[in-house]
Parts: sequence; structure tokens; C-alpha cells
Amino acid sequence: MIYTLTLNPSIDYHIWVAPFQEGQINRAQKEWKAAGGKGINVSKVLQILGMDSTVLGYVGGFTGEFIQQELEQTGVVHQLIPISGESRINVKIKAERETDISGVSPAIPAEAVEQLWAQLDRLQAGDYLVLAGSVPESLPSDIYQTIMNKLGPKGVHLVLDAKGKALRSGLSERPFLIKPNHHELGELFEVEIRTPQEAVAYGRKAVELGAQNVIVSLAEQGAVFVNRQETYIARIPTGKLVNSIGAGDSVVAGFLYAYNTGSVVKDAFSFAVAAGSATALSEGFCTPEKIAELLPQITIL
Ligand SMILES: Nc1ncnc2c1ncn2[C@@H]1O[C@H](COP(=O)(O)OP(=O)(O)O)[C@@H](O)[C@H]1O
Ligand SMILES: O=P(O)(O)OC[C@H]1O[C@](O)(COP(=O)(O)O)[C@@H](O)[C@@H]1O
Repeated sequence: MIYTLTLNPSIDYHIWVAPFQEGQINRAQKEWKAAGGKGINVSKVLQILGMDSTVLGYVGGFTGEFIQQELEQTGVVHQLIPISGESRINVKIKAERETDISGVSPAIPAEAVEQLWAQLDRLQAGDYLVLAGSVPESLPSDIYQTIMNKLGPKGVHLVLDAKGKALRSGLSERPFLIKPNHHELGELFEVEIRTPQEAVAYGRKAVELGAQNVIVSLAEQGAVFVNRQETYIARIPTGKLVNSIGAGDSVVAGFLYAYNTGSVVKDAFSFAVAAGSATALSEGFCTPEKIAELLPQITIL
């Protein structure tokens, strides 16, 4: 079973305001609200692809109700733990350029942390746990490492999609996969990564620090894959960016789906990149049809 952990879920509130005028009353042309947060998005894309997973994490308040209801209505299985605070709202302003404002995270009480440990204790060898997204401020920033340290030795495959301290501390637990974007990987090594070749060089350093497989996504420049034996650079078709939200999460879901349905690493990487681009070039998430259309246009070098 694949489990996704979203410690900090959100309602993603997408609002189209063009032209956006700072300091003025702006009227929106369109709006769209969706349950978000990186692990939740991975589970949503897995479900679109026909693969079961279970969402873990915390929800609270009317925003938490919305998140749970959306998952239930769309058939995504969850074991979200209720908290008394309110899940955040992340605003995605779509104007000439996209601007994101991430809301304030709720506090996670100690009892809720105990409940999560009880759920995680039930994971078994061969399960996957995707630890994805930001860590609420009330939790230790290295909580992913603590979880990975407990579950890795049990044979749970760990996938880490995080940045900053959460990423740095997690590498030593030998995650099966990490998927930073080029900015996040650059921040890890305090450099600016501008090209796929540079991403390969720093992806190799992440392998040296413990990651078993590394995908570095570079938005419209595609992505690179590095492990101890293999290096691939994926070129993607150009198209009009429609939605960058969830593109990275679609890469993670795409890789897990393809790898767990028998694809070799190179093909799983190609499928993952096609899933990311299918989301970036669509309203909402990728579909199997859009992925199938893009897959032959992905070049793997
Ligand atoms: N403008 C774009 N055109 C086509 N594909 C894109 C575009 N932006 C992102 N993608 C696809 O989505 C993947 C993830 O995008 P990226 O922005 O790097 O991730 P994240 O959302 O984690 O920051 C890329 O590897 C690429 O396949
Ligand atoms: O937990 P974080 O790092 O604040 O990220 C949360 C945001 O990331 C998303 O999961 C999108 O992530 P990606 O665009 O990287 O795939 C949104 O749904 C959510 O608003």
C-alpha cells in the first residue's frame, strides 16, 4: 500500500484576476477551490491513474471539513486526524504571472502526534510512505527524519518531497526517492542551479548524502534522474503553461505508479515527467489520456 503523509494540508484557492492591480479593488473572473498539500495531491493523481493509496495527516476547522469532503466525494481513502485548529488556505493568484500566498498552519497538539505514531506503527515492509510538503511550525522541523528513522529499518520505502531542513535531515535515512525542484536542490547546497547539467551534478551529491533515487524537476526545462548507476535527462514538449500547481506532485505520483506497475527506472522517469507536464499543460490535474499524448514527445537523453 502507498501512504501519503501531509502534515500541513490546505485548501488551494485559485483565483483568476487579470489584470491584477495592487492597491485596488480587483474583481475575479474565475475561482476554484481544491483540497491541496503535496501528499494529498500525490494521492489524488494516483487515484486518477487507478492506483489506491491512503492519505495521512491533520485537518481541522471548516477548511478541514472541505478537504475531507472532497477526498470522500472523489473516493480518495484517508485516515486524517482531526485537530482543533483550522487547516490553512493557500491562495494562488493567477494574473499575468502567478503569485502564491500560503496561509498560517494550525498548531498540532501532542495527542495528535501520538495518534500519527500509532497509525505509522501499522505500516509494513514493502509499503511506501510519501512524506511531502511543509512541516507546521509547532512540529520539529526534522520530524520527517524521525519518522523515516523508525520506518526505514522496517522495510518501508520512503519518498521525501520536502525542502530546507526537512530535506537536509531526511537524506541520511536513505530515502528511496527524493524530488526537489532545482530551486530546492540549489538551496540545499547553497548554489543556484540553472541547467539540467548542473541539476545532474548536484543530484549526484544528494545521492552521496544518502538518497537512493533523485528526480530534480526544472519546470519548463524538464527534469533529470540520478541514482548510483543511472543518469537521465528528460526534455519535454513546449506548450502553454496552464497550471503549475501540483506539477511536481504529479511527477512523484507518476514515478510511483509506473515503477509499481513494472516499469524499469528509465521508463518510470519518462512517465513521471509526462505526468508532470500533463498537469502543467492542463486545468486541474493530469489525465491518463493527456499523459499518453505527451509520453511519445518526452526525450530521454
Ligand atoms: N511550463 C511547463 N511546460 C511543460 N511542462 C512543465 C512546465 N512546468 C512544469 N512542467 C512539468 O512539471 C514538472 C514539475 O515542475 P516543477 O515546476 O519543476 O515542479 P514543482 O511543482 O515541484 O516546483 C516538470 O518536470 C515538467 O515535466
Ligand atoms: O506544504 P507546502 O510546501 O507549503 O506546499 C503546499 C502547496 O504545494 C502544493 O501541493 C503544490 O505543490 P507542487 O506545485 O510543488 O506540486 C499545493 O497544493 C499546496 O498549496
